[in-house]
Amino acid sequence: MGTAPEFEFCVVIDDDDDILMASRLLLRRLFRDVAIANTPDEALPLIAARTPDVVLLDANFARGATDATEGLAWLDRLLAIDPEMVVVMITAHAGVQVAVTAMKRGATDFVSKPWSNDRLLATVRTAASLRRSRSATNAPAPIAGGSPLLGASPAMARVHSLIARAAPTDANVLVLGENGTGKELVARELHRQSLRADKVMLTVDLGAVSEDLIDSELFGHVKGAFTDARTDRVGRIQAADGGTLFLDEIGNLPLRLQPKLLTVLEQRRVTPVGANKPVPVNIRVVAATNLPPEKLRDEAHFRQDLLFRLNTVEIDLPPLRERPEDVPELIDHYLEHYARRYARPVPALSPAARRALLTHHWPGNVRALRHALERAVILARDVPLEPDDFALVPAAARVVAAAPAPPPAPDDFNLERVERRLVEEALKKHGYNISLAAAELGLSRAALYRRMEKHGL
Ligand SMILES: Nc1ncnc2c1ncn2[C@@H]1O[C@H](COP(=O)(O)OP(=O)(O)OP(=O)(O)O)[C@@H](O)[C@H]1O
Repeated sequence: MGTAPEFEFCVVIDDDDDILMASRLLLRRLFRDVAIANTPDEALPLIAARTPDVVLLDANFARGATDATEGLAWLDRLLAIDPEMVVVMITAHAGVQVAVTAMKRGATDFVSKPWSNDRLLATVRTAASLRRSRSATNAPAPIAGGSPLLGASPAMARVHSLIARAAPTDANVLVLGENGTGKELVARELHRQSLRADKVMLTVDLGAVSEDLIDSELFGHVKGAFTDARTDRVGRIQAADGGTLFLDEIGNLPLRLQPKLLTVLEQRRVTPVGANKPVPVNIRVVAATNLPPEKLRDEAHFRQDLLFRLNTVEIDLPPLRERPEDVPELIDHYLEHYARRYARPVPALSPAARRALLTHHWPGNVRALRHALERAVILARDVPLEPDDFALVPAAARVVAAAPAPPPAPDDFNLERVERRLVEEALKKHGYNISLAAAELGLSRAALYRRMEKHGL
């Protein structure tokens, strides 16, 4: 809202010029550049010249076609060019089949025409954030199932063992941990090792979908259920049928919707908004939250009967500062990864730099370590890398800064520094809960991550 675009580049491919114009106008709120093309053929040179954060791809091009054959074939081609590409399929008919087939074949998500602007923005924003996290983590030749969950500390050994035992069962799993500890990776690993691995895994980031959209996003709606419901919409629960549904930031599920999710889990049936007949669904739910346990166990915040349904198995990811044994492996992995990505030699670290990384407090956990390593690979001129190459805020400074915030220095109007301080204070105030800090700052989670990255927080 009025802020600079969060992402760089998006390509929209649709044969309908009105759709292209309207989506370009809208998506400029999220992307610095939005390229449009009438056909995938036209789009290929754009995509080859510059990696898009997201490609929106229509399912049908030939006149009168509705079976999505062409769109799906193009989806395959785009993913063959770049397996990391984030493709959101545009489906004209809210047929669940096309959407589900597209996702099984590697599309990240789908939007149904006609769309509401808010919904399109929410879907595309989530997809673009995924691209960022994917491109930052996966090896260039991606291994099936995504990037590996590293760490052999006793805490992580326990996590690996829990995953191995829980994955092949259909038990619902709740993953707990601070932001950036790897909750999404655990969810992916659970799906990969499950009997549903060849089925779809769908994510709903409840921290990214605006509250009034969550209902139809999750449960779907029928035409006419409310003013904007111009067509039927298949909810994520139904679309994930047969596979895994990952509910990220479950702590953000509004209290009023919690009984509804509970009913789905208990009865294995979902009733779209405005429908009078429930539809049977077969899903395995993995949920994640960064809420501290005491808040999660507070009935005023989260229904305990729902919690008991979600946490048949609970996996607690400890913060990185509590498992420094994992840091060396993460350093080696991500240094090598980024060196390859940016075509640089793998930089050596001085003993002091290694020590600094090992003893750092890492409030942003593995995500922050990964960003620090990426920055160092890009910016460093001399090797070995020294502590200064990582722009770490020493723990001592953080403790001082954690004291009541000093009033803004009247002579410091430097926007960058002011921004950094505000971001840091908001994070501290909310115990590094990204959703709450982002809400306080008036930013999306993705925009907050970008600022944390920029300021080395
Ligand atoms: N154990 C790990 N091994 C390798 N990479 C990791 C590990 N844990 C986290 N990462 C990387 O750190 C980043 C953050 O991980 P992820 O998104 O899974 O965290 P999260 O806990 O879901 O974060 P948030 O709560 O902010 O959504 C990802 O890029 C992920 O690949």
